[in-house]
Amino acid sequence: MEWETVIGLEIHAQLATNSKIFSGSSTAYGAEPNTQASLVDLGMPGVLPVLNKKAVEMAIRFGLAINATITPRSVFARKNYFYPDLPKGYQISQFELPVVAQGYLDIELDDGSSKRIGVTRAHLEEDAGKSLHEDFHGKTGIDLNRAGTPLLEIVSEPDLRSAKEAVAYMKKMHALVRYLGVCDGNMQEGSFRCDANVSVRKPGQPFGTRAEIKNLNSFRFIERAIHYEVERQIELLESGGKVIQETRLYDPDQGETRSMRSKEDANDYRYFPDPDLLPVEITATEIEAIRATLPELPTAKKQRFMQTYHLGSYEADALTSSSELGDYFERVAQGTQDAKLAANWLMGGLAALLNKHELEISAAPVAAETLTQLLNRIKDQTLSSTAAKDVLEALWQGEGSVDAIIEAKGLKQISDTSAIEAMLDEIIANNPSQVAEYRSGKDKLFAFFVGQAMRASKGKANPSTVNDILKQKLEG
Ligand SMILES: Nc1ncnc2c1ncn2[C@@H]1O[C@H](COP(=O)(O)OP(=O)(O)OP(=O)(O)O)[C@@H](O)[C@H]1O
Ligand SMILES: [Mg+2]
Ligand SMILES: [Mg+2]
Repeated sequence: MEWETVIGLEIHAQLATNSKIFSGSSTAYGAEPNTQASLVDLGMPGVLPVLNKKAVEMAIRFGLAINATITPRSVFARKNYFYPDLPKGYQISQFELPVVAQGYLDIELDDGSSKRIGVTRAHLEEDAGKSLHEDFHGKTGIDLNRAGTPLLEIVSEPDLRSAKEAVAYMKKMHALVRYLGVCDGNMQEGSFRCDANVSVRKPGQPFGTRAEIKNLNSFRFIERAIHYEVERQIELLESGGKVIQETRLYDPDQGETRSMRSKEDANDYRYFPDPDLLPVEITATEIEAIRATLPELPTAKKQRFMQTYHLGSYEADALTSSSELGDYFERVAQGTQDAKLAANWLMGGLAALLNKHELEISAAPVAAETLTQLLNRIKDQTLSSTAAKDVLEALWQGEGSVDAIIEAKGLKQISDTSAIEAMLDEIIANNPSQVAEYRSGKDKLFAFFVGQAMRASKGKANPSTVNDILKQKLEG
């Protein structure tokens, strides 16, 4: 019997607050080491944490978006462990009573069906500092700028059954937190990362022992790390070994996971309620006030796109992957009155340029209004699709307006029937044998004449006009 993969993800989303979760220090990324660490972040004795209300609101906002229960009275707990980047000797987190409890997220599978992934909990906690091993005078340094940065840890049920599903879930969460504005989603800077818990079992058997792969901060790494880990566990089990519960690190250069330390159980952390912080009381009125500010969420937007613009599920999914992309699409679809054309260009030519330059839609040098003008030049037959691609490239390079570029490059399509007619008469006169062959039944030669016309016009003849007139002339 085949092995089945079981995965649960713990996602750490850095909340987009300006200041830390228990102190007033800035959370801005990239400052000089230890310039953004207050006495509270340093864990000095005698100072007290003060909870950042914004962080709680963001957690609730997230909870509502995954249809979760918001805990009316949640509690901060101390999670005790020693590590050089954790000056207090404990991390303030939530344990028994997290602010967000039991929700779910639906993901799309390749076969077009959807699957519901349970979210066990999402709790607030503070991030630790960073150990700097490189470029530090041959020593290890500690940077506590990150200490106290607010995190939302989103813990999934072990409902994921493949690396692919794990990535689909991670991507959907990534889109969601950005829609909600609760996390900037910057994975390179570690604002959105996950620990993947992986085990294997024979179908029908109880869950196997999990290994936890720490701090995966790219979708590609998640997929590769899980693949590697699944293979490792299967090999181990098939050769009579046992998987041990441990924390592993993924090494992207070697493409493998390596044991870091054996994994503590919850009771090793000696969790207890933090006596310095009051329980967080959340009223129904507060919850409803936050609910009222929720934007249209990706799933609802996707449904609307499918209905309003008659898009397929795949297109609608791609175009709602960020709210900026969705807005851009809607502006072009409305400006051109042609959603299909807009979708094709956003997912085709424009997506290719964005990929090539590794840019998000919000940083695209071609605005929605400009792409609209370009597509309208296809619709009014000024441009062929091929010529329009050249214009898009030129727009991207900042070479001027749509019409200026068409003019400068001489890309204007010839739709004038008398000009096309004259050109076709000449082609027919110059190719008598092909004409005879065509008329005696060699239909394929039609393409030859179209080709001649396109060549003669340097690609500028309107293909559909050419087709129409050519048909009349050859057959009439
Ligand atoms: N047998 C299993 N195989 C795969 N995943 C599992 C298995 N059992 C539990 N999980 C997943 O492991 C994760 C456990 O996360 P949780 O935060 O509850 O505990 P933890 O990893 O022990 O704590 P910590 O936050 O200290 O890392 C969940 O996502 C859960 O779905
Ligand atoms: Mg864990
Ligand atoms: Mg956890």
